[in-house]
Amino acid sequence: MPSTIIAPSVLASDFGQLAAECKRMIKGGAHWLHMDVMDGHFVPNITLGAPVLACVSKGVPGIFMDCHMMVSQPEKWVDEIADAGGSLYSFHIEATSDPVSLIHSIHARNMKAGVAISPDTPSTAISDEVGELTDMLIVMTVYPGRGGQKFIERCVPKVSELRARFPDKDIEVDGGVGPKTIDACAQAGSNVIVAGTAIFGANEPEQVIATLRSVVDAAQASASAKH
Ligand SMILES: O=C(CO)[C@@H](O)[C@H](O)COP(=O)(O)O
Repeated sequence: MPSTIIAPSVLASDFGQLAAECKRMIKGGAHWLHMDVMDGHFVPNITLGAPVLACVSKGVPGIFMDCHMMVSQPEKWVDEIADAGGSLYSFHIEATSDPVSLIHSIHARNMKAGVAISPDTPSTAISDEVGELTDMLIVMTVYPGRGGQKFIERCVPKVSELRARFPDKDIEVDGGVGPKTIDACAQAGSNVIVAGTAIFGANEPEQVIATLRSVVDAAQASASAKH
């Protein structure tokens, strides 16, 4: 007879470690957590989904989860992510034919809405109407799909273009951002900084967070002094 095998379902566990990591980042000065949701279709990887987000939200009450939906059908997951405690739901402009309705449905679930563009998508793919309706614009500075890639410098002008069109919106940069690349992002006008490898791979994540924050604060102060 085959031997007994007990297989605890990790998906049903409380993901204590992940919640502990998130807590550490918040304690270390991070403002919110960027959760990369990948579906193995819009991008080649599969990462986490609503059940994991629900565990984080339960483990870190009050956490602001910035959910970056790298998925082919962003319309499909709005309710699940909202129920899991998502605070901001960002979709890719390349993945939807009706961004305006999608933004309304995200707002109807009391989440903020973000719209992302991949490296080969021009900033003009975000229309004035979409940009005004959303709460955040995301310029991907790597091809979506995995962490640890090299920052793509040629994406930076898109940050400046969007900042000129939408002076009051949050503009996030995502991919390959760290102490060596933050200056270009901050000067171009991004104020929301996603950093994976640079923070999680550091011996002292708190110091990296502080460095990124001070560079962006200084660029923001200098931009407001000019206006
Ligand atoms: O969404 C993505 C990549 O698809 C990013 O959020 C990266 O995962 C950020 O990681 P680093 O590039 O900072 O390592």
